[in-house]
Amino acid sequence: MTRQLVIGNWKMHGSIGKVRSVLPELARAKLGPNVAVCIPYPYVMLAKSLLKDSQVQVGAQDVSEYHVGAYTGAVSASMLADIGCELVIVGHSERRRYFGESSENAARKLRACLDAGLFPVYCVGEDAEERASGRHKEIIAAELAVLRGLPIGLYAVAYEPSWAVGTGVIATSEQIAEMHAFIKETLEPRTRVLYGGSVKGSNAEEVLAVDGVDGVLVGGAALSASEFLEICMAAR
Ligand SMILES: O=C[C@H](O)COP(=O)(O)O
Repeated sequence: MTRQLVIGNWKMHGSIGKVRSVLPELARAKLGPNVAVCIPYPYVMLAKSLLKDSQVQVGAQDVSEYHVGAYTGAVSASMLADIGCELVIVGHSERRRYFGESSENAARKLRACLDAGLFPVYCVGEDAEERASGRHKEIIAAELAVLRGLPIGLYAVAYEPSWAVGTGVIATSEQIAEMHAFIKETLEPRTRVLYGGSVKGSNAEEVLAVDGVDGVLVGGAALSASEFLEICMAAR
């Protein structure tokens, strides 16, 4: 049984046509429950129905930190659970960069997910300047600090250096191994840590073979059924 997680993050891409073309291919591939697709909110229910005979899980890319109330435009964790979502990405570097989200916001979102029975994937990662100045571990430690006291096993962490996100420049195996070990030492050795940043069909096997890699968070390559399937097949 495959243990490594493969999670696709469609970001703000797609359409009804795209969902209808990619997801049935995933359903036909008989993938296990270790595979998930996080697609834009409007397509979640369609995705659930297209994947109903498969074990592939459906997730969202963000959630409100509030439970209920007058928060125009926000979507609560219980709403996501209600429509069949199983997991949610929180604290993605794009949410931090473009929407000003802090680790504290992300931690509140993570708790809202746990309250609703959803599996949160909490993203951390340094930028190019932080890596160049040797501060990457300090940055990650600060991002992880907000997770203190949360029950291990109910969430995963994704290590996504932002200089590798959407750039085609993947972190080296040494960098990935070092940072995954650091995250597990900082939290708990049993924490599931995924790598994200320019994972493709052609490099998935190498990334998934790195020590301490419990799965991958895939952006661009998740939009192609054949490429995403290639990554799923590389999971151990
Ligand atoms: O959530 C996914 C990551 O941001 C990675 O994106 P990418 O695979 O397009 O580099």
